[in-house]
Amino acid sequence: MTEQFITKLDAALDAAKGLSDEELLIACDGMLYPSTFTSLETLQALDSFEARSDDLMVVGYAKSGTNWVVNILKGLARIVSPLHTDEAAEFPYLEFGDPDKYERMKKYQSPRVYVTYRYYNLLPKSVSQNKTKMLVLFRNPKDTAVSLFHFSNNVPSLPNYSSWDEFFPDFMSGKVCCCPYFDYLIDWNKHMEEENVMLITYEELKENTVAGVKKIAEFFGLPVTEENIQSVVSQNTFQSMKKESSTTHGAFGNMLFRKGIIGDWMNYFNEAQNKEMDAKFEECLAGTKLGAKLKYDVYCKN
Ligand SMILES: Nc1ncnc2c1ncn2[C@@H]1O[C@H](COP(=O)(O)OS(=O)(=O)O)[C@@H](OP(=O)(O)O)[C@H]1O
Repeated sequence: MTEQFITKLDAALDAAKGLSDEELLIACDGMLYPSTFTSLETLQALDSFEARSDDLMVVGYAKSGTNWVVNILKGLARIVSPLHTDEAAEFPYLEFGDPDKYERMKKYQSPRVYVTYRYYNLLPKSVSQNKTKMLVLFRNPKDTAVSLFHFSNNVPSLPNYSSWDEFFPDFMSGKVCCCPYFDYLIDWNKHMEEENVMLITYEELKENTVAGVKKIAEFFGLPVTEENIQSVVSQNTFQSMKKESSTTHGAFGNMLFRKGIIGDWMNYFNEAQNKEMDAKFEECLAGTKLGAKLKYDVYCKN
């Protein structure tokens, strides 16, 4: 299963060779997707995806730590359902893969684990119909931007930048995969109070992973013990995921597991960039519940 997943990853990276920046990205419903990982047919077929009430669904902006949280959830899923077949051959991102994947997913045993980068209004209708629970994961904008900058330069399926200074304006104006960071957070901020939505931040999880995973397990109603949580946490530290990454992700592993820390932005942002990002945060999220949860003053100020 994992071999099939790695084959798919390798094929998507390989297919990017020789493509122009324009060819690398597909625009669909105000979002940008890597063309070698998905297609317009897949994105259309996604509307028909049948979400279940017991799915473990993650929503997150790119580079928020979605692979980390998906792996944690897969660990928890295997504990509550030992026969869990694990959708290991599929891309965990709902948006990526071939159009037939949603048919295949109908056969996967509950609880299924997947992640989406989509705006709320672009989710398949079945999500609200079946009251699927959504774990929304965000990371502070400065570290998210730095992570995305490196990822864009390391992954052949995304446009390349000659420098951080060239990337920064594109991040601020939202010309990056998958959509403008601030528009995405403003959109999800409107849904934070819904009972099937729980927010967790990368920083919260990093500072106290055991407490974070406990909250996650409670939110999804997973009957796991303290010991179970402890073992899932220790199997999914950055160091262990990075060490295992060639087995779990092949060549892609090195591109995905970079530093896994809070505050790397301080090595990149100059004074003007800090001012610009601080002002944008103030304009878009200051005074909101989501803004407060991000603890911008703690994680994004010197
Ligand atoms: N276990 C664990 N602990 C802490 N941090 C981790 C972990 N796993 C992945 N990461 C870091 O998360 C960043 C990648 O985020 P995503 O998985 O959302 O990337 S992607 O959007 O799916 O490409 C990327 O962040 P940066 O290191 O800052 O680039 C990864 O290193």
